[in-house]
Amino acid sequence: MASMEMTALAASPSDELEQASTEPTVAGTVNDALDIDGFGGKRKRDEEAEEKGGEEESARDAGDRVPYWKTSLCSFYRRKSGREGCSHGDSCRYAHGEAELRPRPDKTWDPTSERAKKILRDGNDGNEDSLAPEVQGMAVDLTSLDKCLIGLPRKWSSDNLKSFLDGQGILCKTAKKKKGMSVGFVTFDNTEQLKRAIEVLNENATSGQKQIKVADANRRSYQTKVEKQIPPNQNKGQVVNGELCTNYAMPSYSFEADDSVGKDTTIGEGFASVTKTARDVVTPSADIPYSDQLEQKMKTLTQTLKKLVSTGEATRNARKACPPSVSLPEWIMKSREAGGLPCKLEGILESPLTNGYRNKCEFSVGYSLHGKPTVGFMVGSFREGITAIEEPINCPNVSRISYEFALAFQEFLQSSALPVWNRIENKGFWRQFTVNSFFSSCKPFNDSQQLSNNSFAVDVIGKYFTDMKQPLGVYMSIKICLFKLMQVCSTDVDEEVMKNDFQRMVQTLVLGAAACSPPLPLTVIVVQDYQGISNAAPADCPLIPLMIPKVEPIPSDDKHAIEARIHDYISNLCFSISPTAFFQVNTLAAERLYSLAGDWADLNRDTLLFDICCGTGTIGLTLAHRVGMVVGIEMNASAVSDAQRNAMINGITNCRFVCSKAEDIMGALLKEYLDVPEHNGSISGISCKVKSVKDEILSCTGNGNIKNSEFSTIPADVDDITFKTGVEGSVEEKIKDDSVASEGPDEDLNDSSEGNCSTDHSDVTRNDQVCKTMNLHICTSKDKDGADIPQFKNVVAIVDPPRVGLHPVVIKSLRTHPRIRRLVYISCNPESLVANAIELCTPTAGEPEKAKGNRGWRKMSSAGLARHRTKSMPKSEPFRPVRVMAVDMFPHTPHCEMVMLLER
Ligand SMILES: C[S@@+](CC[C@H](N)C(=O)[O-])C[C@H]1O[C@@H](n2cnc3c(N)ncnc32)[C@H](O)[C@@H]1O
Repeated sequence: MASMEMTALAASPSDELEQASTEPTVAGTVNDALDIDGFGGKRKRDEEAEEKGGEEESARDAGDRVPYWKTSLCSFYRRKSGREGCSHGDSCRYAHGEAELRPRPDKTWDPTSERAKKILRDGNDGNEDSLAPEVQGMAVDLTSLDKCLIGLPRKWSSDNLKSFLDGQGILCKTAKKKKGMSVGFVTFDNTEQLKRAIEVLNENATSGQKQIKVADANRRSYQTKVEKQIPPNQNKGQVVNGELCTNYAMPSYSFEADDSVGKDTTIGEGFASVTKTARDVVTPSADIPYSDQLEQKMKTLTQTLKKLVSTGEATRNARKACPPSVSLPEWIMKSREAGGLPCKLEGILESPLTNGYRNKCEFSVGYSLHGKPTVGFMVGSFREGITAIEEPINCPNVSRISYEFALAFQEFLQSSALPVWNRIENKGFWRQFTVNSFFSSCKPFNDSQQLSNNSFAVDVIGKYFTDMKQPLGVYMSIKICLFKLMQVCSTDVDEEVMKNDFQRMVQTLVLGAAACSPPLPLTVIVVQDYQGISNAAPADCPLIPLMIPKVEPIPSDDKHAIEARIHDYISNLCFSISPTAFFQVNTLAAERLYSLAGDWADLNRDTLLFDICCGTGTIGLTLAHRVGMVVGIEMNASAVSDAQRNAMINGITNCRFVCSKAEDIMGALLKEYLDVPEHNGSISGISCKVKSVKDEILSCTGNGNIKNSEFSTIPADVDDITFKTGVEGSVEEKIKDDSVASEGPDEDLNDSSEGNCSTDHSDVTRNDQVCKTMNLHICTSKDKDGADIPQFKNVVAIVDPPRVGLHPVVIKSLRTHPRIRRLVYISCNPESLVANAIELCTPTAGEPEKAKGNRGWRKMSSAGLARHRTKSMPKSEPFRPVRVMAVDMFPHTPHCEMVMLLER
């Protein structure tokens, strides 16, 4: 079969400086030959710069030049004659030390080169990385075709490449281009055809100087290797020893944790040595003691933070961004004393649970190294040509519950009539299996809910969460909710077959759950039908809940089963989450994270808190009792509905959640709440009155609809309310004490349709219970239509953006609004935090520079881009980094969350 590799070729926006200093990719890979590993653009720019540089060059000189990469900002070169230079000429500030120089790799594909000949002869270039035997696929840089081929369309696609080659008498099997990549992949029946294709392409180039870039595209997959190494199972399709035989002979496997588990014992030594286990890939730090892991994370974070200010040549981003006419801010000046850090790094908060901490385990479904349909993790990346899935054996981040269910599902797959997903062919049915398992971390509300009365919870926690660091009593778990999301691709699948398989699958899981000791509750099974190629399905991908038959004695919660929702508890609040909404995967560590953010935000009842990228409202809602009002902004509509619902469930009435991209709404919200004309130091046009939340809720209830998918309750100065905080009590506790008695908070949730206030009286009554104690002093001003706008003295933003960080428009809005004095930045990606901090904290000069065209921005690092954007930031008071702390949400992995406090 023809082979091809969809190597991820798009250059990542990694640091431009790092690109210059990064070693080239292993010789012989597609990237090398195509010059598409991120060096190409930089080299081109450097070459242009050199050409324009201070030194006059003769043609002979240019030919004489031996280019070198250098780990600095300039491109240094050395001529054969020994003359050296760089694009900066005499004014160059960078040291051109010998040690920093290394030859620039030769990236041009030359079919007559020794390497090319070897590839064409042997199928690979002897490089360990190119394992596949065939060379029947080629990768073509389509942009090079644009430039080179005569009399052919300007814009090349893989399709017209195919017709071009077909027209030349070369039969291509397939021609594909992956979205977002400028490389097309073509496969052929044999090497002869491939060789011919390369010749034809080169023959048709406009001149010898321009080269069409072509490379071998080998599929270095386990599947290829397996096909070679493991003999087909003679018994395929037959049942032997009670097991259905599939394509390959099955190795015996054990799910018990012992030393040999995860190491392949059925295959040859050499092969095993290149095999990673799921544990190696998913939890690479698992073999390191936890205290050392924390230390390692601190070291990495320190290095990243230093990039903000360090005097190191390649990393002093904020210094570089600072306009020459403005003196450096104190925090930069003092950074030298702080060891190059922008502010104090206060340490790292441990995860309360280090093993089995993930409340959500997303398992891939596919073929194992041995060709067995497997539920687990991919032990490499597509880029490396590895698509094998291995079982999550000994992965300490996976909870025992998720593990048991993954096994049960895997067992079902062995007899399923439908195939598992094949990542190379992009075909198959079963794709992904997600297990959500939650237990609450609430303190008992009252005696009737004491953990001791909840033997099921005690059993489950005792068995499945054995490394709990806190006493069991802290974890009241009335409900352990188990939720499964099955991702399938129903393309070309017979509906009857599919239905049958679903039925059998549900049965298997239910029985598996019941057979566990103690039996596990299976509350929801939902199928997501996703027909796209990429791994991540869009949030609006259809979901089909499956009926779960009752098998006694499974403690199951009917309401959850019908609702197809997940429930978890953070800081004594119940969160109801829809399957596609974001929820932190480590609930107990999230609690610490939110509490830290709240403490640093310095909240009081006169605070307006913007919860930016609020997801299901977790941060805003857990802090709502400490502020006057929360305004949450979130782009995922399901998450916003969840946030609204969560406010209702928990009787929280001072939150408003807006469904929008933050960049589209931030400016308008700041205007709405903060742009009140000031007069003699006091805010004019403001009146204070006492209003009861009940009035507001009743008016909302009467009205029925909430405008613009917002849950809007009145802002409040709640000074006169005595809330018990933290574990001692909450609004919910108040409700409990007053009315609901022993029921869990979500028991009271009525089927209020999303986007609407509930018209159910029990909700009103619940809220009423809170309202009785909440007579609110509201300071308001009037908007242009005469409507009341609440006013607060203290305005704080907590931002928790996705990995890419905040949108520049949001940064600009926050930075240029003088009333936002404090900003708590939560980040799961320290690199983007540093980039955003450059824009938020660098002083600006008088007139902002007009934004120039971002030529070459694709090649820029996030920090480089941030420096670039800072120049056009309107004049505004910069923030300063005050303190930073890490929170370990992901033990056994290199990742962690980071919280930075910015003030001005
Ligand atoms: C890291 S999560 C944090 C969610 C929440 N703060 C929590 O702790 O559960 C980031 C959230 O930002 C949302 N998001 C991503 N881009 C956004 C944008 N441009 N505007 C608003 N929300 C966005 C995502 O949907 C996601 O819910």
